[in-house]
Amino acid sequence: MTRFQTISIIGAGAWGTALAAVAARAGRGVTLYARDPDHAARIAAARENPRLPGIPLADSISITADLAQAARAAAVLIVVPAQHLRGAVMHLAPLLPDGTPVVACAKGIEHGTHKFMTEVIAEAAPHATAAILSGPSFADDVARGLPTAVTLAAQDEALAADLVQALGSPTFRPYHSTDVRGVEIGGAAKNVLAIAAGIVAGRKLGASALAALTTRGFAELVRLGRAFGARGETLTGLSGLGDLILSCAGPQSRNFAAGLALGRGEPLPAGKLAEGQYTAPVLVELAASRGVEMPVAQAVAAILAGTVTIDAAIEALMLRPFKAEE
Ligand SMILES: NC(=O)C1=CN([C@@H]2O[C@H](COP(=O)(O)OP(=O)(O)OC[C@H]3O[C@@H](n4cnc5c(N)ncnc54)[C@H](O)[C@@H]3O)[C@@H](O)[C@H]2O)C=CC1
Ligand SMILES: O=C(CO)COP(=O)(O)O
Repeated sequence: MTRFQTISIIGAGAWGTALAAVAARAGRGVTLYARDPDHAARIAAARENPRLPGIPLADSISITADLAQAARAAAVLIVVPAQHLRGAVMHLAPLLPDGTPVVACAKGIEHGTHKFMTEVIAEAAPHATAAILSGPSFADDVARGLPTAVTLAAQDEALAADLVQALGSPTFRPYHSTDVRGVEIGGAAKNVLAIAAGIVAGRKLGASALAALTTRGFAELVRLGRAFGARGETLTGLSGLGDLILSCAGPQSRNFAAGLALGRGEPLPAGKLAEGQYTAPVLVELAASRGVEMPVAQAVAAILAGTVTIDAAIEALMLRPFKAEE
């Protein structure tokens, strides 16, 4: 029996709504918070979020635009884009009872500060307890109840295990971990690498190039993880390799779809959040600050910034000096 019988979700986008369905399936009392009262009213009336069309919301999920009501849960999941995390947590912090677990579900690194998601939570809500949930999980798959497995990490293993009990069900299988940084690095980096994979597909470079790019991208993710003390089993686990495989597999990933458009010379898909776009420059800065080589991520950042053409970036990657595989 979990301590966390009630769960609130802050952020009523695609992933927040899918996680509300997860918590409801696990038998929890669920509150889904939408910042915009009109959006909240529309979801409540239709029992469906336009971000996840065709998926009815369970009756047990209450929708609110009242943050104080959302703060009255035993545990809170924060599901807003990475660059909005600090603002969302700052509003929530004064309303939260001390020690409330606040689980980051975004994948990214904060611009300017280079902080990971749980570090932002720890700064913006010092009386809360930060955790992270990440892994291969498309909102649409999860909301439909298709089988999914993710990693849920907190510094306190008992807390991570209890949060797993609160959210797990026969269709959603979280594994607990204490390697918070390893989980955060995997989720942030894979989005940038998925853009690169999409570019390779958009340029029609072939299946061999896609496999090479994904593998060498993973080598970068591992190098960065090691520099931050991440565990090998986290980097090769669900939140690292697992999520990279999912996001590099095709256009169901918004990051892959963004890369696909870039590779084809088309405009980026409108209204679809591709976090890798925002993570790329900060990931590259962070890697440079630790002396970690991430040539694929660097190429993505340069392409997005418009400082290099796609063809020049591909040529530069292929013309790097030959080296040992590591
Ligand atoms: N969609 C997916 O399949 C998955 C997404 N994620 C991650 O979850 C995060 C959110 O992604 P999505 O839900 O897909 O994006 P989305 O664009 O569908 O929704 C984001 C929501 O956050 C809300 N929001 C923004 N700032 C807010 C604030 N200060 N307070 C309250 N709400 C705020 C927006 O109004 C919007 O409803 C991203 O970091 C993404 O990488 C992770 C796993 C799966
Ligand atoms: O993080 C995700 C799957 O685990 C969602 O990927 P996209 O944001 O690329 O769609």
